Amino acid sequence: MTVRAESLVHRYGDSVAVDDVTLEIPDGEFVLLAGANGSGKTTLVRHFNGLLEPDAGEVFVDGLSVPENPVAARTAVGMVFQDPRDQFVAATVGADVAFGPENLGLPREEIDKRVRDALDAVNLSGEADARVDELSGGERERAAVAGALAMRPTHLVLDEPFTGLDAPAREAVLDRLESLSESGTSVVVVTHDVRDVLELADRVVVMAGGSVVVDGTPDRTVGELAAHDVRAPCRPFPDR
Ligand SMILES: Nc1ncnc2c1ncn2[C@@H]1O[C@H](COP(=O)(O)OP(=O)(O)OP(=O)(O)O)[C@@H](O)[C@H]1O
Repeated sequence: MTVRAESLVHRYGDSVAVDDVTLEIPDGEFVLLAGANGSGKTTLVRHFNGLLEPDAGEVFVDGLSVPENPVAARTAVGMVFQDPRDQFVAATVGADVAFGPENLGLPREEIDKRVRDALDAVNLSGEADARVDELSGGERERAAVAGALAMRPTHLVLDEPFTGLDAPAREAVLDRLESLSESGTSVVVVTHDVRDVLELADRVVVMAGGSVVVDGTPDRTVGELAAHDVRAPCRPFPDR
């Protein structure tokens, strides 16, 4: 199954933020969605779980039209936003991560297991009782990732997930994303800096002015990234 945008257009007033984008992301693919500030990345991914409605074109998740099936889309597509403070709904990390699975009506045992696994995955296992408003920026980001993981989505979208993460935290999140994609979850990481993650990706999609201007494997696209204001590795990219 896939996430698919077909001739998608999104306008804010008179300005076009997503301009006729057609894109398909199969299960298990690890995609970097890159591009300069304002190129339309966030607007595009907000269509994947029905947070925005298309002005033209269509978006499908696992074959279902997103605007017609917003609840199914929100369950299938996990999102971690740029500023996770907006995303917390409970006072403590553990309660916040449990919130989504609780709303799915899962048994307590299953909820507790999901919370434990999700916190482990982002190196926050000791922080279940920590207050979300007392977390550092990096801990907040990881708690938000844990909240998305606990929903076991089939597609996961993370908007600039590495901002404020130190190297061990970034490694922990990256390892988890890699293993998720290997086990069939599609992972879309929105970023304008692909330096640390390029080699992990299956595919790099670059947006400029609302359009997709580059789409290919990391080794084929690395030479084109700088021209689109994407921070790319300066060392030669190894053969794959
Ligand atoms: N809520 C909004 N109202 C009006 N214009 C908006 C809104 N959100 C985004 N835009 C505009 O739409 C365009 C695309 O923005 P978007 O946030 O999708 O780009 P982005 O590539 O994610 O940028 P960044 O890397 O800065 O997050 C920009 O010109 C932006 O100013």
